[in-house]
Amino acid sequence: MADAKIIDGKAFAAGLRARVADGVAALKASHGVTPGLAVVLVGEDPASQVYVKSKERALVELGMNSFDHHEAADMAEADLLALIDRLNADPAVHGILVQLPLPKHIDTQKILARIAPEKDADGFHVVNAGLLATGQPGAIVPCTPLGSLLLIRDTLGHDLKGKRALVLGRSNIVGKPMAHLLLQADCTVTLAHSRTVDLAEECRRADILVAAVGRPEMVRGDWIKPGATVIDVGINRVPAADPAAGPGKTRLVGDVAFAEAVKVAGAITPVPGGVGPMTIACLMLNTLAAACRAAGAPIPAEAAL
Ligand SMILES: Nc1nc(=O)c2c([nH]1)NC[C@@H]1CN(c3ccc(C(=O)N[C@@H](CCC(=O)O)C(=O)O)cc3)C=[N+]21
Repeated sequence: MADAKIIDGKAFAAGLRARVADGVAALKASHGVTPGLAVVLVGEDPASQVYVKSKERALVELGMNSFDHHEAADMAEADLLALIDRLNADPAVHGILVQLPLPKHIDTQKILARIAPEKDADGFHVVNAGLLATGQPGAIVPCTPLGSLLLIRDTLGHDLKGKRALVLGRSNIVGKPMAHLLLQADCTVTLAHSRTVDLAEECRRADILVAAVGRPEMVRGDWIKPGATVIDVGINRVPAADPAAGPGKTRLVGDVAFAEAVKVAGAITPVPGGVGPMTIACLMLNTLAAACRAAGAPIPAEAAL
């Protein structure tokens, strides 16, 4: 069988960002509103700093306002809550993102609960999770599952009715919302995890396999149903395989053993260049949608599921 089609998340994300930029310009022209996202980073984690920078760059490129709040690692929880209250009350701020993970002395659920649900650009607030889980309109959908669904639809078309979907990983930020989105799309959904009995056998039944466990190359080629669509959400930094790269060098791999899986799957996302760029593009989309909602303008179709 021919190798799988490589799903180019980077290219799809570039197209989506261009559509968001058009939406931003249209909202400015029609309502005089510039969408704004506040990005809150607590501490100095190097990976978080890289992610936050790429979000801020994307905002500016798309004509949106970026409100950057970089706080000390030992910031008091009460001060972070007070900052969120100020951002909730600021009409120029349409979306608020608190970069995770937070330092250990801060209660993440308490912080997420403080964000006004209509400004929750990440879709992590329990109100948005609940709207999605109950299939109600108006939910802000978490960026990574939303981006994954857009790639699945681009590959298989809009009608996913009756397909067997397996989501590997049950986190609140990826696995659970992904399962709800696929259920909403009339798939038969299995939500598998570290305690699932015979994971390989469960995976082999899946027409759509979404891997989001954070274990490098855990899903092997022989776990995949021939022709399946494989969405690899994992971003794992591992030591470089090539000794010529030198000591301390790393590379990114997904949760799927790509070289094996590409021989079996029908379509597969690479890492990097797959789901990662979609996450940031969907954050831009969610911010635009929040600004549209606040202004009483129509919501972009891709964000209104
Ligand atoms: N409140 C919050 N919201 C988030 O959305 C959030 C977060 N916290 N904490 C950290 C994770 C991680 N995350 C990524 C986004 C883009 C790429 C991305 O674009 N990755 C590139 C490669 C990047 C590289 O080369 O290192 C790719 O896959 O092609 C990766 C990871 C968002 N996160």
